[in-house]
Amino acid sequence: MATASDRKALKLIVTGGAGYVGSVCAARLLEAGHEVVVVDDLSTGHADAVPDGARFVEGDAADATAGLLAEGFDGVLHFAATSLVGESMQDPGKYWRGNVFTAIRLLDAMREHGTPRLVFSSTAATYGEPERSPIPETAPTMPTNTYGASKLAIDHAITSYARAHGLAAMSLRYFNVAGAYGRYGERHTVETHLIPLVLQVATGHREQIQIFGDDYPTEDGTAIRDYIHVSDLADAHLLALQHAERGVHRIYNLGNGTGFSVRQVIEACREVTGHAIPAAVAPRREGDPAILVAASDRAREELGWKPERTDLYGIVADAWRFTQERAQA
Ligand SMILES: NC(=O)c1ccc[n+]([C@@H]2O[C@H](COP(=O)([O-])OP(=O)(O)OC[C@H]3O[C@@H](n4cnc5c(N)ncnc54)[C@H](O)[C@@H]3O)[C@@H](O)[C@H]2O)c1
Ligand SMILES: O=c1ccn([C@@H]2O[C@H](COP(=O)(O)OP(=O)(O)O[C@H]3O[C@H](CO)[C@H](O)[C@H](O)[C@H]3O)[C@@H](O)[C@H]2O)c(=O)[nH]1
Repeated sequence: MATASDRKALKLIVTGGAGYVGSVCAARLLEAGHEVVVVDDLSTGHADAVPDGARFVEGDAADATAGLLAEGFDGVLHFAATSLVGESMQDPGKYWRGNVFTAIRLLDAMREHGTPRLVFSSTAATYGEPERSPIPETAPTMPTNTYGASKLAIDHAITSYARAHGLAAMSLRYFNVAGAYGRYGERHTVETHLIPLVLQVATGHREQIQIFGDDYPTEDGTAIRDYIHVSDLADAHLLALQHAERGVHRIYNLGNGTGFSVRQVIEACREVTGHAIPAAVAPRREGDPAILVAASDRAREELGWKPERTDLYGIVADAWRFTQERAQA
């Protein structure tokens, strides 16, 4: 894990730092001694999730950041995005404008002000239905939804900006982010992710969890995903900042390399919460691949990254602690 002592403090902008992953990463950056300005329009984030010690600017990830960059920053970590797969198919313009156009305007502003580093939140959804598992970074990128396509387009744009303008860039392709870190965790108003939805059953906010398909070619028939602890993900961002090189864009998959089925996740939630968690089988969700597991060897070898909190029960236990604390807040 990167420590404050092995590198100099950087002055950084964190777009989307009032959201789930961005708030955890911003908190970890501050703990590591960096200076952090969070830029967030609060479209899905929460002002009280901005970590103590960060300066908060409410505004658009491109416009507000462009206004700040003249102050001189060492880098931008760009988490801000809309990321609902279903919505991206119904309203693609929101994703091409909101994700891609915003990112291009951000890249232009960084170029204009000579901001040297970028770390970008990419996604496993850039790969689409994988040909083999686990998925390496060299796998074909054939996204099956507009959300994934918008992130892939940004990855391509970053590659060309890095090459042409000397940007030191890293794209981190997250698999299924889960868990919580201190007072920072997942609280989307429109929640689609499995673990927080299952925990809503345990808190009594939802009657049952639907299992989207039990006829997949997996051992128990339910889909398999690679759940990565948000704190391990934050470690990778710290390392990515350290390893970014001028004129180079590197891409890393971030997952544990171990898959768990929907039924295994529900079982872990039962064990952790002590709640029976009724579950009902429902039709498959459109566009859901059977198995998505990351090959993260590149991040391990080149960044020296090693996920520490790989146990599913531990990941669920952290999410559950956060959920209970929020319920009392
Ligand atoms: N959570 C996951 O499992 C996962 C997986 C793969 C990739 N990602 C990516 O990671 C990033 C963070 O995801 P998250 O789960 O924390 O989402 P989130 O919705 O909790 O956080 C996104 C934040 O960005 C802000 N935002 C959105 N558009 C903005 C804009 N144009 N200007 C300023 N702020 C804006 C929102 O208000 C929110 O605070 C996203 O880019 C997402 O696509 C997440
Ligand atoms: O109520 C639910 C919710 C989800 N699931 C299933 O649980 C698994 C995980 O679903 P999530 O919605 O939690 O996560 P996804 O794998 O669909 O999506 C995640 O991984 C994607 C990569 O393909 C993108 O990165 C995306 O941003 C990220 O949220 C899937 O098989 C899904 O069908 C259910 O059975 N019931």
